Amino acid sequence: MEKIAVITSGGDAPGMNACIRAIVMTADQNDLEVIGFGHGYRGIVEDLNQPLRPNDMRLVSQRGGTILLSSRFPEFKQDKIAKQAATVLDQHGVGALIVIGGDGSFRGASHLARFWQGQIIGIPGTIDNDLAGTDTTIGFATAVDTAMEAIDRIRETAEAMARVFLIEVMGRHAGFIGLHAAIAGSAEAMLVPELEPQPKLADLADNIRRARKAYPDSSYIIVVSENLWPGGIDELSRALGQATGVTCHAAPLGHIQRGGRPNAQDRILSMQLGQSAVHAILDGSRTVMIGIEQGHVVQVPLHLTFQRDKPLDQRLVDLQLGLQQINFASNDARESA
Ligand SMILES: Nc1ncnc2c1ncn2[C@@H]1O[C@H](COP(=O)(O)OP(=O)(O)OP(=O)(O)O)[C@@H](O)[C@H]1O
Ligand SMILES: O=P(O)(O)OC[C@H]1O[C@](O)(CO)[C@@H](O)[C@@H]1O
Repeated sequence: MEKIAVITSGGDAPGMNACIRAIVMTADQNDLEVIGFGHGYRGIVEDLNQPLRPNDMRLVSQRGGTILLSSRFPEFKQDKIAKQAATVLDQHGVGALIVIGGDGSFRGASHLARFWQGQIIGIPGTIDNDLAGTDTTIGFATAVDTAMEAIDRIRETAEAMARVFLIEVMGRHAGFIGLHAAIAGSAEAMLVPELEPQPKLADLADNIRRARKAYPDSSYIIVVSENLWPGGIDELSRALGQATGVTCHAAPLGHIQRGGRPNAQDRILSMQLGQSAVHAILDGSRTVMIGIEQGHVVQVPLHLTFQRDKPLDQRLVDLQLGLQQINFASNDARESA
């Protein structure tokens, strides 16, 4: 086996470029040639290939996005399209494919494995951190940093104007960004999909009302995961405003969470996973994800990464739920003293 191919697929994530660098450098040290296909699976099918050489990698690690470009390409679910990809990979003499992406990308990799005999190695690259078998994914830490910084900024204006804000964060259907951003941003409340039971509108409204009464000159921030509230945070802000009589401002953070320079943690993780992926290929591994658990690089059968649930860390959930408790009673007592 002399040639490996790489794609980045699904939503881009800060750190993907650092990962590509590590793959290319490690492959070069082991006399393997690397080609990249642009735009994820679409690039394989349409044969949008380019050579990836060590000298091209000098300035990429610090950049967000992905130098290979990415896409959402639902057509890849069709057998005939996946077979086409297998043909292109064979035509290039590719022996192993590295897929950097999220759960959808790994479903795609498993699908491709039905039609292609080469080794397939997944590297978890998604800001959502919603892949089982790895403690974290490329891009997650940077996205949390970005969300935290945005919350800090909103906090300053919210505090200056004594306003209530609902800040919507990404995560598709997982609450990892929401939980971590809520803790880091000292949010007064958090709504993430994994909470059981989900807070009721009446309870949220009651908390806002009491907080406004106890601390009328203070800000109040609720971090809300996307896709959680029917109608989104605009609708939730409207409903809370109606229930409390307090204007609630909606601030969806959107795609700023996906862009930007990867932080140090993501760069280091990306390079560790990229290097380990090439080593795994040399060791003969196939159809596995290279993940990280408690600081150790692990290999996990690819299908388990998207078939298993990945729960939030309950200790962190408890931390946020504990810290967001406002002790109105002690404030009342102070005031009446
Ligand atoms: N069931 C499937 N069968 C074949 N290919 C799939 C399947 N699901 C997803 N893919 C392919 O993988 C691509 C990426 O998947 P998706 O758009 O869900 O992003 P992702 O990898 O989950 O990343 P992110 O978490 O950043 O959104 C899809 O656009 C499609 O090409
Ligand atoms: O950029 P798109 O295609 O709208 O996708 C947005 C989705 O991608 C992610 O940013 C990464 O999966 C999710 O958090 C979000 O739901």
